[in-house]
Order: sequence, then C-alpha cells, then structure tokens
Amino acid sequence: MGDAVADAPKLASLPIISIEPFLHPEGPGRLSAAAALHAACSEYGFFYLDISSYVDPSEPEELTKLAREFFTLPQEEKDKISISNEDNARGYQRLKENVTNGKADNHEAIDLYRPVEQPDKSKPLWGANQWPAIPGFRDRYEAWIEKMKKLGMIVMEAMATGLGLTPEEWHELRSKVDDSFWVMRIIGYPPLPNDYDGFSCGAHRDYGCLTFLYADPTPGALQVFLAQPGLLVEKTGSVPSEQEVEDGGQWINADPIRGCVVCNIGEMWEVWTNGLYKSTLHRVVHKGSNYRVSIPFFFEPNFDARIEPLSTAIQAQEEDRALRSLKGIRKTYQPVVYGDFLLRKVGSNFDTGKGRYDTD
Ligand SMILES: N=C(N)NCCCC[C@H](N)C(=O)O
Ligand SMILES: O=C(O)CCC(=O)C(=O)O
Ligand SMILES: [Fe+2]
Repeated sequence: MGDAVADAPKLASLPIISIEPFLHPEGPGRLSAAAALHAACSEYGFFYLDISSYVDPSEPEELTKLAREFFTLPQEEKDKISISNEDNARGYQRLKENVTNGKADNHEAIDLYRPVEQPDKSKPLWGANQWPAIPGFRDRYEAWIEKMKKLGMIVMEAMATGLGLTPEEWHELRSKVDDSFWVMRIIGYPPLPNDYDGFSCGAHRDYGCLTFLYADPTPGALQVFLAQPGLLVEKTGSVPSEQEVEDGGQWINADPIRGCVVCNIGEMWEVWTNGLYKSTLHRVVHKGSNYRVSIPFFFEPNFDARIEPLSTAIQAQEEDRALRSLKGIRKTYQPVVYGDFLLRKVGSNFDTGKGRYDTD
C-alpha cells in the first residue's frame, strides 16, 4: 500500500542553490540567487544548499564519526544521558522512543536545544543539554552549531531579499530570530525491519524556520513529498491522511550531495508568507543494510517570537488572487507564539498515550 507510493518513479529532483553569493555583502549574483531561492521555497519548500564555500565538507563527516562512536556504545552507557534525567526533551532517546503520528520511529537520537540561562528540568524544554563523554565530541559539535546559527541568519536575509521585503520588514523579521531557539538532533537509524509498523521517521513538517540537514551518504532514506500545486489544504499543525497524500503528489528521494546540506522550510515560514512558502512533508524510510547517521540543525525563531503573516506577503496575495488558487491558499494564517507551538509539538513527540509529558 504505502510501498506503491514509496516506489513511485522519480520525476523531479530538488534545486541546488549555492550560499556563495550571500557570503559577501553586495556580492555579484546575489539577486539571481535570491530569486532562485524564492522559486525553490514556493515550489518545493526543499532544496540543496551548497555550503562548500562556507565549511569544509570533511567537518560534518567528522561529526558523523563521533556520532557513530556514541551509538555503538552499550545501551546503559547511552542511557546515562537519557532525556529522562532532564526535561524529557534534552538528551538521548532510545530506539523507538520518539513517536510520529502515533507510531514509534525506528531511530535513536541525541536532541540538543539552545541552552537557557536558568535550567529547570521540571519545566518542559527548560532543562540542560547532555553531552556524551567522548573526547572532542562537544567541542566539535559546538563549532558546528555556531556555523549553522550564522548560516541561518545568512539564509534568512537572502530569503527576505528573494521575497522582496522592505528594509523595515527585514529589520522586524530579523528581531524574531536574532536569539534563535535552535535545535539540533544527532540521529542514528538502524535498517528498518521489513515488517515494521511505522517508519524510520514518520511523515512530518519541521516546526520553525530553516532546517539544515547533514546526512551520511546513504541513499534512498530521506523522502520529500511533492504535492500537485493547489492540492494541499489546511496544513499547519496537521498531517494529511494517506489518501490526501496519494491524491496529491508523490514522494521523491532527497539523497545527499557532498558539499551540500538539504535545506527545508519550517512551519513558521509558512505562516510568515501566508502559505506561499511550503513547509513540506518529509519522512525517512531507511531500508538499506547499514547504520545511517543524520544531523539536522533547526534554525528557529526566538522562543517568545510572535509569528504572523508579513504584510508584503498578504498584499501580494490580495493583488494576485490567481496566485492564491495556484498555491492552494485558502485561509489567512493565524498568529502563533513560536515557543507555544514548539511545546505542543515536542509534547506529542513522546506521546505514547501514557501522558508522561504534559504541557498544559
Ligand atoms: N524540531 C524538529 N523539527 N523536529 C522534527 C522531528 C520530527 C519527528 C517528531 N517525532 C514529530 O512528530 O514531529
Ligand atoms: O534524518 C533525516 O534525513 C531527516 C530527519 C528529520 O526530518 C527531522 O529530524 O526532522
Ligand atoms: Fe524533519
């Protein structure tokens, strides 16, 4: 059933955009690159970002080596940094502990979040990060986090250019993300058993602004859902049924390209653009025989940021009703405080029906 979808022919592949023109102020090629970014965000919500002029490709490869070192430790060693020591979000989660759409995901992971000034593990998301005791692990990953935070701001500004925001609007937008409540996951995927009732990571949309995914070279694992234009409806916060999925488009593979990260739009960008930029559904189906490692970095808004449609986006849609129907936009998105949205999302990540995590 689901396999008919998974095995659909690969008709499309995602665009590749280089970060290079955005690394130098007023660099040549900026405007055409911003236009390409705009097209990628409105057509796919996913693209490859070539960052080879920004970081050496060997750097994230080192990170996956460290991750493998951790994941091959005995279970009791890994459990020493269990999320249950902290706020039930920061730290290590066992295989199948994370849940998507009510089904256990066949992955294990370490989740890290922006540190808070006064950690309080009795408050959801407000605990302290936990790091493996592997030499060099924390330093290397912290260096990566710094680079990804800066990259987040660079891409945000490039997107503001691509959208045609005024300098005042960019200034306002910038103030929503200048203290990003970033998230990083270090994920380990054993092969998915044939009869498994679920996925390596079930279909979902990312929550915030921008995801920069570095993954080891394993092909055929990450799949992106490309809808027929105009067919996706009422998306934020809900996952379409299999039927909607099958009516609307197809799953394509987003295999890793060396020197690139896979970049996708989170739900907050969809709100800012009132649905013009899609937060695209994706999932992981890792059936290969190796142990796959991926490291998504989520560049997110500030915890307290109020996110609402930008007036440039609303105006463009008022002036061009055809654009609305072409993009399947049937509503005005409601404002949301990012931290509230995140708490609801993370609350359901470990929702085994036992009510262990209560955000109300
Ligand atoms: N911070 C982000 N975006 N994490 C994405 C995790 C997606 C899987 C999760 N179990 C879920 O159901 O959302
Ligand atoms: O491992 C991957 O390729 C994607 C993981 C992902 O989508 C996520 O953690 O949000
Ligand atoms: Fe994701």
